[in-house]
Amino acid sequence: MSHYHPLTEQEAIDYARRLPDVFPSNAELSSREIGDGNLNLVFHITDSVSGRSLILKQALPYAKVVGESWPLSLDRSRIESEALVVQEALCPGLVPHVYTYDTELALTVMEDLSDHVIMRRGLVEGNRYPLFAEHIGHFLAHTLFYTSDWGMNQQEKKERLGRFINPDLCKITEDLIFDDPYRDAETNNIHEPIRPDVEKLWADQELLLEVAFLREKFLTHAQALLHGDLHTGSIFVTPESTKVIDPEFAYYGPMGFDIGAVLANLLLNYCGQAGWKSDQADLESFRNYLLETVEAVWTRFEQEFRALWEEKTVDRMARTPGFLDSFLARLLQDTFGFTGAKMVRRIHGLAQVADINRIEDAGVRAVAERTALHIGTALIKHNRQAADIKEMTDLARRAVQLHS
Ligand SMILES: Nc1ncnc2c1ncn2[C@@H]1O[C@H](COP(=O)(O)OP(=O)(O)O)[C@@H](O)[C@H]1O
Ligand SMILES: CSC[C@H]1O[C@H](OP(=O)(O)O)[C@H](O)[C@@H]1O
Repeated sequence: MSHYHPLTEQEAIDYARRLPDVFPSNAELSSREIGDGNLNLVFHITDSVSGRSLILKQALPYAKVVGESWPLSLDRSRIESEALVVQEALCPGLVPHVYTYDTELALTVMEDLSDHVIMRRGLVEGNRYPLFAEHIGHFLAHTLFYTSDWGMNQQEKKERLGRFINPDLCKITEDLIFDDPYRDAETNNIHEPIRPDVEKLWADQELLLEVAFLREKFLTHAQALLHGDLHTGSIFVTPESTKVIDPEFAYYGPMGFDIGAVLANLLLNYCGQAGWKSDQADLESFRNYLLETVEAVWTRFEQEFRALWEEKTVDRMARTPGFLDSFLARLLQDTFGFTGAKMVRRIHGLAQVADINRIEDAGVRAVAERTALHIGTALIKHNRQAADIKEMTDLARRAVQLHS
């Protein structure tokens, strides 16, 4: 019989106290549930005597943001903990360390990263993270290369793919990113001033066709083990450090989906900055910083991925001259498309982003939303022609000028 039940704060303390070799016997533990995401409980456990702390993250059997009417498999919690272990092996220091995983309670015990801030919040506050592009480019290159058919034993890859079959969470993405925003779905949450813009998008056949192609890639291209939800709310930062959390959407999918998630969330913040910065020069400078970061993430990723491929690929035929260049050219195109799709879903779909929807002035918010829809839809339509990351940043710059 399963012992699963959602823990109370007191039960979280009792659980933490029983963990071997973590807290001293005289520990004075306190617990606070700090989960601000859409799906899970997160308990922050601290000991006032030793100063030690840790995180207990527990899955709920339903989507917290909606309620019990949206059941979700607890197995996603195992997938998250196993993905963190794979990612830590490939990118030491870039993810929280997992101490242990409890299958019965769907609970991961992990390193406390409270000395970092969630990147979305840091960017909304106007902070800069000079090492972020280098760190996340490295994370993307290493996790995507070494879990793919080019970077690992191809039979083991098939076995590993089986460990990361994640139907419930893939379905969330398939619906919330690649379907609902393109029709009058119940899950949508439309800010009334932009309703005409959204309705125009529903009727745009050229756009719908490209979204259908992107959806096909998400459904069928098992290229690498993705994080699966790599937005700026899943990244902890300081100026010196980057830590990727929350890979519960991990599955084998198209590489461009993870890269696009990072770029989309930088661009969403870019669209929202007029709502956060009042000084024009400061606004300009921060926007430039964000676009430079977009370019730097791709450039760093490409450099490292290329080097890994040239030195380490396990696939003899993939060393054929021209193959890597063609692969990266197609990957950049996928990245454009997924960046666009990840932007559009955050404007009028379920689960929006604070960078934009917390802007108090409805007019300023609507401008930010229109700008994001403009960039997102243009990236989707352009994806199969894209040839240079600068096309993405040029397009973003022009959209802001047009809507200001
Ligand atoms: N390892 C950690 N250290 C410190 N805080 C964490 C850690 N993991 C999660 N949190 C906090 O809990 C919040 C929700 O965590 P997250 O993994 O994003 O949950 P969800 O899967 O529900 O989105 C984060 O925004 C962060 O504030
Ligand atoms: C019904 S889940 C909606 C949304 O929430 C997830 O984000 P997070 O767990 O980081 O809060 C994911 O982006 C899903 O698309």
